[in-house]
Amino acid sequence: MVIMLQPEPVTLNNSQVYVNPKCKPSPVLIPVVNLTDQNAKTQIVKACEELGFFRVINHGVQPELLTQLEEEAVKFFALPQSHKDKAGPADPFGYGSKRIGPNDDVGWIEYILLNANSDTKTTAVFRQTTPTFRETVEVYMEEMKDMSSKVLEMVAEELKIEPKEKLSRLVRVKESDSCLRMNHYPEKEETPDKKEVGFGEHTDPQLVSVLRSNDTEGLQICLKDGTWVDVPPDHSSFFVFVGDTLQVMTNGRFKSVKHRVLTNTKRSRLSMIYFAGPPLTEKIAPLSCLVPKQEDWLYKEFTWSQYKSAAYKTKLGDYRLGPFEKQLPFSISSV
Ligand SMILES: C=C1C[C@]23C[C@@]1(O)CC[C@H]2[C@@]12CC[C@H](O)[C@@](C)(C(=O)O1)[C@H]2[C@@H]3C(=O)O
Ligand SMILES: O=C(O)CCC(=O)C(=O)O
Ligand SMILES: [Fe+2]
Repeated sequence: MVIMLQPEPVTLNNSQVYVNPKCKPSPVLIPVVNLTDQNAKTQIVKACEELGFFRVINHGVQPELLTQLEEEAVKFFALPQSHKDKAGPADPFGYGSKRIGPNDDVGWIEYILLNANSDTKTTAVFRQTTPTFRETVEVYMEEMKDMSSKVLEMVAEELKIEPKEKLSRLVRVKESDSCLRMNHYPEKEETPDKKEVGFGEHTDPQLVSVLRSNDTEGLQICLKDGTWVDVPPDHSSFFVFVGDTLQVMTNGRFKSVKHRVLTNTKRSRLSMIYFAGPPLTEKIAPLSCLVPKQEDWLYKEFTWSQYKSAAYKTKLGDYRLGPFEKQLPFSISSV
């Protein structure tokens, strides 16, 4: 099953511009994976290779949980600014507004970033919210852990990676460095027909990210040829992004997908995105079962902790894998 995406021109920073002159006139097909389908593994791998992105249906997450989390998020973001600010600043965890990350990236956004590890449950956000907020977030994070590990297990089975838990274990163990982000892109009365940059273009650093949004558009992904396409919102589906770490482990066979959010300022957008990351001490490198000869590795080995530290020194749109790429021998690169 596929859905059609129609690229469209957008308005940025109050002036009408074509963000990408290579906007394709032809429709683009986004893969849809039915998690209960017996071909799901094959479809996931194909989507990760071709786009680094796919939509998931029949995922088994109860709609009531999604509604409840959305309601809790709406309640939080509707609080007075002075109250929300007590849950911030995001460093990186906590409540943040307009600033994304530590390096002067900005967007038309406010958000909560939460570490999935239990030791940070005392975070300022939970001091400013109700016990129901916290309980709902915890249940949701468990569901997201299950979904990301299921996707990774399917990838491992299809690529014949042994043992089949090799990837999924990374996001299941208690040391996994995963996080949940709740993004709110508010409506903007003074520019009702314009689009703003909500979240600038970037790739996600982790293994995979699992996103769910309300029914407001705004998310775009970048195709391999540089064309940006809209992802039609669907509040009952999840969307999975390949992250930089999975790109490295598959030696570039899967590509982390560049994406961004251009907000429709008439209607607010709300998204929840779970970033499934490995333990900080985990060594990341191309998997030897996929690429046995080290001379064929496109990336050097590094720990997730090293990658994260380097990532936090970059701006959102930077290519973060550059310093971790291996230099090809002169004889090969000059061919
Ligand atoms: C500008 C930045 C924000 C970010 C850390 C970084 O320095 C570069 C990567 C950014 C990103 C993108 C995906 C996720 O939203 C995020 C939480 C992550 O892991 O990497 C953000 C970081 C952030 O907002 O703290
Ligand atoms: O809000 C969205 O739809 C995407 C957000 C995103 O890419 C992120 O939080 O890393
Ligand atoms: Fe992202």
